[in-house]
Amino acid sequence: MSGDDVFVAQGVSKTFGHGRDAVEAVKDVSFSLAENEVVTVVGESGSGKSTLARMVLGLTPVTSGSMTFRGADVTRMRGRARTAYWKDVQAVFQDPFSAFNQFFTVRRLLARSSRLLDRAVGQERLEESLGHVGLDPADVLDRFPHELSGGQRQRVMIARALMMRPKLLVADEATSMLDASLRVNVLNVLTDLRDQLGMTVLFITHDIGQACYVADRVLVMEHGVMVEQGPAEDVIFAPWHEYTRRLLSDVPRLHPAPDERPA
Ligand SMILES: Nc1ncnc2c1ncn2[C@@H]1O[C@H](COP(=O)(O)OP(=O)(O)OP(=O)(O)O)[C@@H](O)[C@H]1O
Repeated sequence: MSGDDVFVAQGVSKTFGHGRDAVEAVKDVSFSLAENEVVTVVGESGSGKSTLARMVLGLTPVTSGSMTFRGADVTRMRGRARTAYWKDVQAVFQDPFSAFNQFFTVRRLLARSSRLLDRAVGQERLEESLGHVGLDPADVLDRFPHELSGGQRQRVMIARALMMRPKLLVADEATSMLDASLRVNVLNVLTDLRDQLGMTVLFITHDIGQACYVADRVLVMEHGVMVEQGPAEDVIFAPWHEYTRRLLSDVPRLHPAPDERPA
């Protein structure tokens, strides 16, 4: 953990339910997120990724452990402290369609997010945020959700999150409803935010291929336990945990090995 750390989690656990019905979704997890980096949490369904993301966002209370954001304790926030936190820490979720009100244009959707801002600042931010995700305001502002492609919808949701100029963006399976080419597009937006705005991005995915594509560092979760974490190159090229190796072996190879090529 260094001085550049934006977010630090120490020994964080989450248990749902009690007694025999208890589910330990996240077990004693520690990690840090530095300024200006994309960190990916990867693991299979049920490994605890979303629970972890929701704890970082202050949406699910931790059972034990502690979390700090820019040095301040954020383990058990309420009320105003949590509202202030949500200006700095924004989220993008899996299904951009369900997050939209079908009867609102993009302009109205984004304007609702700018209510907290001064009117002139709001308008400026709105255009700036769309620019950051590669959308032309004139193209999308007066459209309804069903008039946008899945990739555009997801980029609008990222733009909405950017309206607050967050320090940390949590993207939970934000690309999993998109087909491959749009997915790459959105992944590139995430790395651009890191490069252009110095933002920290916590990207949650079940797909280690995407994790490798986008991440500076990878955190691997299995059954609620963080079994491996490290720089993306190390995790990809020298994984030491059996589970990580298994996830990697499931990634379709782009080039078959010579002995696998058809004769
Ligand atoms: N609100 C809840 N109440 C009870 N159990 C829960 C709750 N939320 C999650 N769980 C359980 O916690 C475990 C981890 O779930 P979580 O959704 O965090 O995993 P995940 O890795 O994000 O999976 P997926 O990719 O399928 O969403 C699972 O066994 C899940 O059933």
